[in-house]
Amino acid sequence: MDKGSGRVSDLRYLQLLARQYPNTRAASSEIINLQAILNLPKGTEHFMSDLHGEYEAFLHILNSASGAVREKCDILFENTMTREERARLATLIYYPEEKLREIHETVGDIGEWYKLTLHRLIEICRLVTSKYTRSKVRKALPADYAYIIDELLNTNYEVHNKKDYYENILSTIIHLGRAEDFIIAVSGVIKTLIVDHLHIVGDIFDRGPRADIILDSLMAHHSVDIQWGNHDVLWMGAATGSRTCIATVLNNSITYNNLEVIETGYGISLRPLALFANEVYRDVDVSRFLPKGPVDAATFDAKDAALAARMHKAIAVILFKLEGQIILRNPEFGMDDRLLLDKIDYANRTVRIGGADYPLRDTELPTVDRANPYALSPEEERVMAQLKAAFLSSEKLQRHARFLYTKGGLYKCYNGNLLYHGCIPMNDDSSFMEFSIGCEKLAGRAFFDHAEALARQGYYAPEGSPEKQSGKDFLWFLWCGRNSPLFGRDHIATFERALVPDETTWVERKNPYYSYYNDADVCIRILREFGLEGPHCHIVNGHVPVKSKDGENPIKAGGRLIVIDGGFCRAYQPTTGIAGYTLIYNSWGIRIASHEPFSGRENAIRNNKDIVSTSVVFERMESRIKIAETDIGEELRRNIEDLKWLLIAFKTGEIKERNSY
Ligand SMILES: O=P(O)(O)OC[C@H]1O[C@](O)(COP(=O)(O)O)[C@@H](O)[C@@H]1O
Ligand SMILES: [Mn+2]
Repeated sequence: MDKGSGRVSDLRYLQLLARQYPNTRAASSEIINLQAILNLPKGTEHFMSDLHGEYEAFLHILNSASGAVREKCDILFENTMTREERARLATLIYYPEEKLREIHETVGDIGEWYKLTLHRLIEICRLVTSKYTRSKVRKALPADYAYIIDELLNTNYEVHNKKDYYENILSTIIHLGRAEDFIIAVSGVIKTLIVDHLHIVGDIFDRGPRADIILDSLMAHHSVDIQWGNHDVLWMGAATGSRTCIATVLNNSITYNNLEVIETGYGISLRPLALFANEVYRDVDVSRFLPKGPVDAATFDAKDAALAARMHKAIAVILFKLEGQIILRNPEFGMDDRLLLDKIDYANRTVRIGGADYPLRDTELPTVDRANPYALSPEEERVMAQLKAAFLSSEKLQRHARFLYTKGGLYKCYNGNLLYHGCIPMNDDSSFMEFSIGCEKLAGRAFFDHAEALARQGYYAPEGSPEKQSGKDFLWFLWCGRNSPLFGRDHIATFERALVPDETTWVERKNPYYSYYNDADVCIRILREFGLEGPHCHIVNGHVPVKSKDGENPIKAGGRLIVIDGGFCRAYQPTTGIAGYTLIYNSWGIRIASHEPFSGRENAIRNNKDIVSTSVVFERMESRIKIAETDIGEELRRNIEDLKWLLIAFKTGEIKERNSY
């Protein structure tokens, strides 16, 4: 076995491999096993983005596998069950605990219902698992029922002797009073295996009610990766203790009158901010800072509104100051023109932006020291220190941040597709834009890799080190910095939208990328930059809601790029006209499902009201894609190669076989 210069280390590697496969028999049977896997159909991938805290819709889509569960019910039972019965069965799989509670009130002969339902669920489970190896299915089974489910899935019911055996297992389950438990377990297996892998292309946080619930469910997911969105890095920045990111998170949440995620979700008390705001902003004009989110008049009275507006103004002013400090600390961000607090003319009530003076609607900024406008007042310092301590000590937030770092990154290449949330920053002529932030000029993929390393530094560098500080500042840059790959705009107009009535100043110019992404040649160039070439490579992009209401197509550049921000975010649904997309890539091809708004979990459970989805196939494969053609297939082939070398080493005696007789 001469593998060139790395021979010694190769031998060491093979020795390690031999611990797992100690003899020819073990190594050969693994080769056969891997070879068989290569010939199975590729697993189904789902892609979603811009979830924005809409946990109810997200959980429903996750439970229903974006319509796939219902499809399987239809395939199997179209001719034997009514539409209504199939809807009820699908809902049972989505929400088994809740649905079972209801079943007792509506079903007469519960024994018969259990039997029928168990039969049907096993059939669905068999269909869903048919494209996996038995070993993979076994690993996904809940320990308590693994043996029984495995038996039922692999028993041929048609054979007479087996029929009795099969029926017997089911009636024993029922007689032992385990039917409901079993229904829950099998529903879980169906939901787990129906989608092999989930990609979340950014923006889990902000606007909607409970991003933390979405993250809890993603942490429980069997196979997921995340491409960070600008809103995600913002929260990751807050979890590092960056005061600017914390102030932005609070500013965003108060804007949407959504403090539940902070207080209930993450257990972070806003009392320090409320006390400060009530004291300093009690007699100040806060009319520009009323929350704009859905306000329930029954629970939100004038007093609440006043407090929210005071807190909002208090945190917004702190934010403007802290942003100024970051911009001053990091000249390489190239954002000096965004230093606006020192451009206010209090006498004339104007602010100078880009060489022009604009009237301000509010100049009552009691904490701003005109000689030193970016300094926090001592009280503001104290509030921010308390908030920072709370963000740092929120166990759940820290757990979620670590999860985002572990499963996430700025981009991902997966089975020929390139996934990222925002954009590849470009110049007007479509060349990749260069950045010199903590580096010599870098563009394209090299800048992405550098940027990801900086983002990791913000969380993991030792407290108090310069690396920590620049990493934290960079997380803020990723959130809203000029042409950042996650933000993709010239600047964020939070200041203008709050204080300048002239709406022309509210416009945030998009990076030229957003015109070029309609151009197939540009997309091919981007894909090549990330090492992807071939007719079936695509870019999957989030971030900018697709206005399908106005006829905009999520599929761009002749199918090279797909934007999957369909508007899970309720605030954006009037613009998008739908309520989110799922991109579905299975062994037959790629299609995009658009979801109608979700009418709520209660309605889904009680009335079997599913999310209505319509899907459009936009790429059909010439033949069914096998695992051999995927990234995992490539890895398996490498494993097979290694095992073949191991067989040779056994044969030549370079490695001694163990337990081989
Ligand atoms: O629509 P809202 O919630 O007021 O937020 C507007 C802000 O959100 C942003 O669009 C960023 O959020 P997205 O990543 O969802 O686009 C900013 O560019 C803009 O200033
Ligand atoms: Mn975004």
